[in-house]
Amino acid sequence: MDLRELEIFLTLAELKHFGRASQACNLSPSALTRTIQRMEEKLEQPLFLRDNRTVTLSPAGERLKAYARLCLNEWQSLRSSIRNEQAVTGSLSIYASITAVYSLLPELLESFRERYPEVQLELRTGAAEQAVAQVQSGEIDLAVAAFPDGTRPNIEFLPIVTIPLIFIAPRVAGAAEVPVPGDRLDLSRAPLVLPQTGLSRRRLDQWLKEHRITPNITSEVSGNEAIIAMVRLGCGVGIVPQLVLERSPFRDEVVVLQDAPVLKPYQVGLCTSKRNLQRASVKAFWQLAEERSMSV
Ligand SMILES: CC(=O)[C@](C)(O)C(=O)O
Repeated sequence: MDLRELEIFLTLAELKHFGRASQACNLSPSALTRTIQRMEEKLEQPLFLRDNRTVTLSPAGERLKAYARLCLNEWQSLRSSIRNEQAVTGSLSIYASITAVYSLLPELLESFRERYPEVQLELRTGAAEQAVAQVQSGEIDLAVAAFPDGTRPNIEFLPIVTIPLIFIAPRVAGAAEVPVPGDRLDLSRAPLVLPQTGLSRRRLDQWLKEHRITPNITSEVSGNEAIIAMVRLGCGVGIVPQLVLERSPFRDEVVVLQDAPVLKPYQVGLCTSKRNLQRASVKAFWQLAEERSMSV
């Protein structure tokens, strides 16, 4: 049965009047009758019970009516969503760490590209701790970021994954005081490789303050991937989100210190501004991410 037949049938089922239905469908009364007869032949059942004055639906007709409604609604929503997708154009700039580009974004970017081929994607990589600031300054449309503690007015977050923060040391002995695997981490002595700013830095600073510890910071870097590169060299102990270690080419050259302070994990997801969310390309990406997170 084609959609046009279903449409004609539904019109008659609703108007219950051959004359009015044929008018509504822009058909001659005989063409309407023929269409219904064709459908009845296919189902081998009468769809309508007719007497001289009235038309009523047969039991088979009632069932076909429900089916026709469902089909036509589905068709309409498919058609409008395909039309809307084609209408999304313009550009979309996304900021993410190298790790996020390798691990969190690939499938999302793939489906976005497939569904919205007209949108020009700009992908910029950089230090994860700069992500929220990039969005806040209007530099970038959307970013993969760790959710900051406290509220940020005008900023929207969509969580994707929770990632523990872990302390790492070089696998082979490094500078003096650098703990070796199995050591307890003493943050008042160990040389530290830390990000200059950002959430893990703030959380560690807070922890140190609460414990009245003055840390021995030997180097400050930008980007969690760089911390691993420095720790591997033997420069000190670093703190990184676990995912960054898992994806690092140096993961076998550093060790996770088990006997170490426990910091609140990262919640990582998408970040944009309320204003950006009104743009079609940003909204489309956001909705796609929402759909995916619901189906996980
Ligand atoms: C915040 C974020 O994107 C990561 C994956 O945790 C990171 O790169 O640090």
